[in-house]
Amino acid sequence: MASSAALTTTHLPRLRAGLEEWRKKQSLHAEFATPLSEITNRANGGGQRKQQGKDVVVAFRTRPPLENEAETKFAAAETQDAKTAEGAEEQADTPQSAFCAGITVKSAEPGEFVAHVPGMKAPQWSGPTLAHKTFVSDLAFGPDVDNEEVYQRAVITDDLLTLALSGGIACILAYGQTGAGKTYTMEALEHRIARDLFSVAKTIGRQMRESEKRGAASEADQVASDTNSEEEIFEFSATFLELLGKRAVDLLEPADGLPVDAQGNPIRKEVPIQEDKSGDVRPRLISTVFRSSEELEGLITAALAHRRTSATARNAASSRSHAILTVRIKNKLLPYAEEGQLILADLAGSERYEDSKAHDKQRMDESRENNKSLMNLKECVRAKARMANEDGFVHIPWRMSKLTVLLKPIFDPESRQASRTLIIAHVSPHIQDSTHSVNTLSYAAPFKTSPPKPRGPAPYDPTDPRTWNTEQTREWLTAEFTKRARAREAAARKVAEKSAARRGKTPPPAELDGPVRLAVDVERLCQEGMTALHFGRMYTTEFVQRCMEVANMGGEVTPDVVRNAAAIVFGMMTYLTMTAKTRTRNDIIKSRKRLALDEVYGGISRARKIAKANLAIPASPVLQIYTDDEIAQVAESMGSRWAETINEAVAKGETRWVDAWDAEVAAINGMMESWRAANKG
Ligand SMILES: Nc1ncnc2c1ncn2[C@@H]1O[C@H](COP(=O)(O)OP(=O)(O)OP(=O)(O)O)[C@@H](O)[C@H]1O
Repeated sequence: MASSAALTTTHLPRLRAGLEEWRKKQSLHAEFATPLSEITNRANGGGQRKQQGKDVVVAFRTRPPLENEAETKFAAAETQDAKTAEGAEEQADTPQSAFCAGITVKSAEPGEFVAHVPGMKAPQWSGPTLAHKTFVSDLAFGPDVDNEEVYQRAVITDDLLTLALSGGIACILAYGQTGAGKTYTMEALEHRIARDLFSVAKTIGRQMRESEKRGAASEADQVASDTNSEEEIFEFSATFLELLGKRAVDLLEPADGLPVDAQGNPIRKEVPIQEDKSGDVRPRLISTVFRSSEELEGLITAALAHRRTSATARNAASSRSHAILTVRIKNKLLPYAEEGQLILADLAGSERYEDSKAHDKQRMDESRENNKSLMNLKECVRAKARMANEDGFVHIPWRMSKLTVLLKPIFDPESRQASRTLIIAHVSPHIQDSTHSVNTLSYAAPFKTSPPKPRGPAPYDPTDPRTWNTEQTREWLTAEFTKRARAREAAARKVAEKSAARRGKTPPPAELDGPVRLAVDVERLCQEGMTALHFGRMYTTEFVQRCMEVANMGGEVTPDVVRNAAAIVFGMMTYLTMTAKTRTRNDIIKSRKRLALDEVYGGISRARKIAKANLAIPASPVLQIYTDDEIAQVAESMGSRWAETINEAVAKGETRWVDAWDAEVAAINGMMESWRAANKG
């Protein structure tokens, strides 16, 4: 079968006719059922997919054809004769004359794109054929859908701003072939989010204040809760990073004073990407505080201008780099809660290794690096999407590339923060790009998962909140709020003792087991039928708001006391859930490690078999960049060192609690790379 690159305009009439025939037999639902006006400006979003418990939402998008673009996509060798002979009718209606759709939106929500893939069967040539491949997503945006609609239907409906402003992590990833429209979407979303962020923040701030008022028992308390109401609750800062191959730079670094290259473009410093001692990934980037939408828009414009300048210098390198804007959001009312984050990543264009071969070494290396990171990202997102639906532990190999290390907050299975990822897969509208489109759609389609299945009750475990019923949840909440109240009492007693000592008096005797005033009414907080699982699905601010509404205000219980106690209790519950999950995870890792090692290494002597067995391990994305034969060849040439190197790396990994698979893939990757380097030399 010849590739679609050999298509000429002479084939268009047949392809269009084939497409028309296919379309007639389909029932197409390219329109969204919910009118946009029902979603627009719902400041707090619909949160539909939050209700479904989905961590990953996948959207497809295709753009309209650009002027004269279709013509330039046809092979230059095409002759004028051929054009006039068969394509005469189509030549008349320019500029669309050479256009033939490669994509049909079959359904908008749930999304369904059909890619039309042309083929040419030789040697009995009887004209081009068309195959129709269907891919399913949560949402599908056709060429007529503008950026505003994408924003409303994806970002707002998914509650992404609310999530980030409530202490969670919201992430948007734009993926697709070069020129498919990633930057067009992401720039628009970044600016749109910048414009909405402060108004959504105001709404959430107002809700927090209102719940404080509802919870305030007396007028005096209301006054107390009203103070500071004009003060901004949130503190925002932004960083903007570009990752080109393995090199990360800061797009907010001012160009003045930087050394310049031969073309006069500033050379930015490389920023190291690694975890710190506490496991956080915080590259040393310039973090700029902003106080208004305009300030954030200014930062975005400046960073994107830097990206474009260097892109021109490096010959359209924008398609070869990942650009990541991170907005961090601190809630000043909840000093103990984790910062919310919005991560917006315009990913490098997915390029086939074949296509990059025409370029210089640096470009090929970058392309390889990008493909590695995109493949690794795929494994991570797919694992993340499956996680909500599986009882057991799902391995997320996020340590395998700089890109996924940067995205650690959404992939770390031990993270205590709620997170949701929207991935928008972009495809070109042209039939000539169908092979690429199929690649892009098959990359993203597996991220779509069904909502998690409801599970039956697990046996009660006092250290695992996921197993508690209403009564057990209330007991735990009462004990925790009592601990907070006793701690407040102890602090107050210390103050009283100090002041009595200063005045030479004896402090009043401590009433250690006396009644305490809890910050909240636990029965109202955890109503009949509610369990820790319900609280586990809340964002920090939602829990705090709920506590404010059922607060026992008065005496020393002030709004500040309730907020802080609520944030600490919520953190405690999340911590318990997380450690319970980690316990299960570690048990499963241990048994899987044993299984994997036994299966892969036990009793297998021949290197080729080992190589094959390694290829069968699903979490080995890096291996996919080497062919089966290459691996077998290297494994065989290394003899017993091949298996020993892997086993040593796995053993080291085990003692340092690095996942065995990561260690294993890294070891194989290392051997393959040294072999490639040695062979090149
Ligand atoms: N939905 C759309 N409507 C109209 N024009 C669009 C749309 N999407 C993209 N375009 C146009 O298509 C061209 C390519 O888009 P864009 O630069 O965003 O692609 P890209 O995927 O980011 O490419 P690269 O990987 O090379 O950076 C641009 O001229 C852009 O203005």
